[in-house]
Amino acid sequence: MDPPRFVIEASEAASLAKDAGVSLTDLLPTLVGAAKPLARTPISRYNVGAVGLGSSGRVFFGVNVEFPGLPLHHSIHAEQFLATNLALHREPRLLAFAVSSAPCGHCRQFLQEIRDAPDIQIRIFPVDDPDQEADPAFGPLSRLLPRRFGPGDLLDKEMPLLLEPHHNGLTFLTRNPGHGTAACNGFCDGPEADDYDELAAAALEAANASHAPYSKCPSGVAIVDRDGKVYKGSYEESAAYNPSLGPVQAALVAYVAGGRGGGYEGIARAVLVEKEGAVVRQEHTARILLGLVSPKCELRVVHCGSG
Ligand SMILES: O=c1ccn([C@H]2C[C@H](O)[C@@H](CO)O2)c(=O)[nH]1
Ligand SMILES: [Zn+2]
Repeated sequence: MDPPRFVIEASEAASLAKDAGVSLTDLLPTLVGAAKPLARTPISRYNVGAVGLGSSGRVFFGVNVEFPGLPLHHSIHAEQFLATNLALHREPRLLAFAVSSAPCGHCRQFLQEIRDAPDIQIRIFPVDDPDQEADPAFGPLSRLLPRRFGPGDLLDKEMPLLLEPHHNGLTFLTRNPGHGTAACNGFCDGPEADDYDELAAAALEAANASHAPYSKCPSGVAIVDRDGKVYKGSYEESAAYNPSLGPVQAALVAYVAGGRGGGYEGIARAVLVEKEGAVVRQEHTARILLGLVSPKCELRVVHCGSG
């Protein structure tokens, strides 16, 4: 069976729109029904599908993902998945999205991390749910969150926002250069060392792309599946703190969006990269989350410095 698809290339999206006789934006609601079944909702069985258009003309899917055994606030909302999917594919702008349920307050807030968030066009388009009313047309996010609190309240205007390039300048601490591997901060070697080196390099890349302007504690996770495919996730902060998305969740978005559609037991190993002595640390939460979703996955934590 083909793996589920979470990105539609620009040329294919254009031809789908042409065939349907609609604009690219009006194509989005027609795809919500395809996104919704891809959600992973073992707790609620309430699937949410979001389908967004990026400035490159590509179309992205987002779904909600829940983790049994963990408190609800670890869940990934469909809109967060969508924004993370864009970030993963280096899509600089989210122009519009259609979504199967009204975006909750937490998602309206999370989306504020995107440049010109108030102008993102949204259409609530419930499918298979006669109790919910569809919006007749797209309307701006500012209609759903009029008096916003956002990055502008805390940051200079020049600071990069969520989908913009980040270069956090993190490097490994080489306490013992010339011996062992970066993944162990130079303190381990052995047959697996090279595997972890590659994974640590991917996690460092993710940490360098992390959006963490509020705590200045960027982090990244790289996971590898049993086929050797690597998935990267960058920590994404919200100006309102609580809607932030952790680096393990971001890596799981990459795994769900880019994998074969299998369970998390397919994850073999993981590396978390974060700053040494960071005031916001991911390690404990990452161990709990990964330990629960994929008990056999080994997680290593590598500390780095900046500058
Ligand atoms: O804006 C929203 C609101 C809810 N959900 C998800 C979270 C949870 O998995 C389920 C029930 O709240 O729906 C979203 O994905 N987006
Ligand atoms: Zn939400």
